[in-house]
Amino acid sequence: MSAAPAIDVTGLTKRFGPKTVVDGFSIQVRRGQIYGFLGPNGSGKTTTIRMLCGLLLPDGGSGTCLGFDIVREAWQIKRRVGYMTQRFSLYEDLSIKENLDFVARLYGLPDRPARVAAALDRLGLAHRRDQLAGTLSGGWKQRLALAACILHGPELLLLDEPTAGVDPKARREFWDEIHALAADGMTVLVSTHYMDEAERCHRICYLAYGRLLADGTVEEVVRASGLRTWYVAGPDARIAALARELAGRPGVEMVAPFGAALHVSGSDRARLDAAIAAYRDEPELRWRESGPGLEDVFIHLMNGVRDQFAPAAGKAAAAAGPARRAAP
Ligand SMILES: Nc1ncnc2c1ncn2[C@@H]1O[C@H](COP(=O)(O)OP(=O)(O)OP(=O)(O)O)[C@@H](O)[C@H]1O
Repeated sequence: MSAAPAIDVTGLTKRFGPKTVVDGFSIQVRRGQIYGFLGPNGSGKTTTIRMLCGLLLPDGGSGTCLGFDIVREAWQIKRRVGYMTQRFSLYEDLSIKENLDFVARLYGLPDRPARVAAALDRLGLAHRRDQLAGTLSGGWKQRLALAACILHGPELLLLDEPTAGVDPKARREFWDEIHALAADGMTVLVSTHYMDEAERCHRICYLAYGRLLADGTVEEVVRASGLRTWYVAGPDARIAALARELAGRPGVEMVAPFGAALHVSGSDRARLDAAIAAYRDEPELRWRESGPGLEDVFIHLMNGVRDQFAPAAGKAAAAAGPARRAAP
């Protein structure tokens, strides 16, 4: 495996009309790494991923993907990339095997039957090979789409929200497969709105309004946020009232209900502690301090930036309200 990074880009910028949808994006991705792209809808994840691999020309910035220049050698990159788009794009009235055979023909692959058989085996699709794609459940469709992506032996996989709407067991199996591919040296860029999937990435980045707000391992991103979180549990009615009482108090930046518990977060520890002090001895409440969850961190990051895409100033404030859950 080469020691050179799979992706090394600086200052990538993309404008659509007057809108700068990706603004000075820089990143390095090692080979064999699973890199998660997170951020609210429309934050520029897909646009960034497409520029990284030569599918879209940047308006500014430079860099390499798989050792090729993303502007001048985009065609070299495209041949080495497998791209799984958000929508299932295979033929529903063809069987699994026919779909894969069709894709193998599109790529002009020489040893088609062997390649199709290998992909069927690898993704556990062999026993369903004759089933029409249109009759597959969401999880199996995603498996088929993944099989189609790896048929030509790409070095880099781009997965754009690959498991949206797929049940947890199928998602877990899909991710096991992604890890197996990465262990074989495949580099994977994956966009997702699921926190559990973010935690399965080697590294993640968080984009909002086209800007990179955080980048690192999950642990690094959580630590860098500087956020403190108290978890408080108690009777439902008391917790609901407490959420209202705490929201907006000085030092409390976010209050988020999770079942019969609240996450109460702030970045100034002393002010946060002062805000909750009066409630700490309430007998029916159980308090515990811990690191924030990734979702808390992402909402915190969002609250700190201005929505430059909003038509009027009001939208930024709307993104910053307390007691908000993450964006998926
Ligand atoms: N071809 C295009 N022409 C004009 N605007 C575009 C084009 N492609 C994307 N955009 C705009 O760029 C912004 C970023 O879109 P992008 O799809 O990259 O975001 P995203 O983070 O992937 O969103 P989602 O999570 O909803 O998939 C959006 O405002 C989108 O409307």
